[in-house]
Amino acid sequence: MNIEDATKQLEQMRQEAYAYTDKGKVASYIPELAKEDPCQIGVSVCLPDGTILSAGETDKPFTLQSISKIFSLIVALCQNGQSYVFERVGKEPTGDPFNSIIKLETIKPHRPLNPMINAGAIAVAGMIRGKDVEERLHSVLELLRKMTGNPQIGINEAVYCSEKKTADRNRALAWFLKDSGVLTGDVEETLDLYFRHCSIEVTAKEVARLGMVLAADGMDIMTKERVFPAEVARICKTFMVTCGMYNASGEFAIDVGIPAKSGVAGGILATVPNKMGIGVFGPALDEKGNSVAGVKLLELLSKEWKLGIF
Ligand SMILES: NC(=O)CC[C@H](N)C(=O)O
Repeated sequence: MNIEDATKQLEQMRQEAYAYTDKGKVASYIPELAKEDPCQIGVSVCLPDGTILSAGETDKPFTLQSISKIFSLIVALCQNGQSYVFERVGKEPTGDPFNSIIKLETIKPHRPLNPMINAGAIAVAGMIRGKDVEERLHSVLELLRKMTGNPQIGINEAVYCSEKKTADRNRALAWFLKDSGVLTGDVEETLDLYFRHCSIEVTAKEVARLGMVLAADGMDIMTKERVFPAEVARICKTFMVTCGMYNASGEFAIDVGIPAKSGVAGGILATVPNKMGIGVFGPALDEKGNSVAGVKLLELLSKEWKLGIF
């Protein structure tokens, strides 16, 4: 691929997607996120040799939110193994909004259906080991620092505090999980870890690099060292296809066809196996909580560059 031409194409697609930024709204249930300017859209592509192509707002920090669920899952799988993790959280999409409680209560055993919904990610946070929240968070931060090559990756305190103050629904999910025996430790501590990993701050460029490490099955693209087992990467990419875009995952699989995970701050991490990682930032969300211009941009990119995996 010629880098200059590819960057021009990215810019054209970004402009086309920009028209969609006024079709969505920024998340407001976490008050701090409501301050974001909805008219932003940026995209970065990271290639196997580490080259990054970008268009638009790709140096603007934003919080990972639900994208962090992939990385907490990686840590939990590496620390506990598959059978421990999947005894406590399932592998099925829900078809419900990410913060829904309904299936957790109505389906027995009361185990979250997958690790990409809030209930499942809170259960996964409960599996991350360490002597205190700091040490448990450190495992997630270390993984992200290694994958991005940025030792400064940290959390956005304002977003973290804002979510912690207002997270009644997540608290309800967590206490339900405690009641049903899925969470066993200190519930408030596990919630605290969950809020903190959701508040980890990154840029679209860094998200593209995270996507490239997943595309390379867990190999660090620059050092060629293995960061996590290929089997763990395979599990994450499969969850991204079936559950990564919440209850729009089926539609996204047909229209875009790339494993992806979105977050309510407007980020999307996409990973094209063996080819590239893609990071998108566009804070205006559709009614399901996905970046409206971001999804459009990925659709254009997938068609233009023939990136769909199916
Ligand atoms: N979909 C999301 O990005 C949700 C993450 C957010 N921290 C929450 O728990 O509500």
